[in-house]
Amino acid sequence: MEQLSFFKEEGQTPGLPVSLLDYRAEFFEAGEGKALMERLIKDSLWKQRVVKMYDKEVVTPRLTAWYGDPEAYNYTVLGKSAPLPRTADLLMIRKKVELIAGISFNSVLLNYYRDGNDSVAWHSDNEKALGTHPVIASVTFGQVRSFDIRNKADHSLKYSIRLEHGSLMIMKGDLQVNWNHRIAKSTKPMTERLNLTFRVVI
Ligand SMILES: O=C(O)CCC(=O)C(=O)O
Ligand SMILES: [Fe+2]
Repeated sequence: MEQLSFFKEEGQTPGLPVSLLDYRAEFFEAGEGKALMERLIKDSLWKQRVVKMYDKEVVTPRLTAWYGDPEAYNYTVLGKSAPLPRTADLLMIRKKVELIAGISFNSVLLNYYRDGNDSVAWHSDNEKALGTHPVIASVTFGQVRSFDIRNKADHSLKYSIRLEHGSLMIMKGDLQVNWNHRIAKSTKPMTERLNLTFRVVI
């Protein structure tokens, strides 16, 4: 069972480690972000994946879509499915993100959280195909949700960051090595949220 968020609901945890996360509010202007969110939700080929957990088949509590260059095929976490060709919106967002991140991304995973019941459980993006210390750029549109991070070895070391509409967060350093992250379910009424994580699949 996934827990509800045990962090403070409002504000960022003070002292977020800058070596792990680079957060920029209002990376996209609110109106442009809203238009992009609406188009991307309408245009993307959404799938609800089934994963095996403790021998049981579980449907992921969110919708996903996978876009990128054909060589990103190697991304096993998505069942080695070939990424779809990116749309003009995805290419435009990628270009803007790459100027800040300073690297080129060959793929993007879209997560669509329909309401507060949708979530992603504790995990790290540490698949072989992402390399050892991946830089992953995360763009958020829509409902503000808490992004929790927790040290793998010491669960009392934890932070929470509110990912706001139009924000950019770059995950880097040893975030995927020594930390897990999640978007917890919420009991508060929540509207839809779209998250894009730009990745380099090698
Ligand atoms: O929705 C988010 O902000 C995070 C998504 C995530 O962690 C992932 O797709 O690996
Ligand atoms: Fe992740």
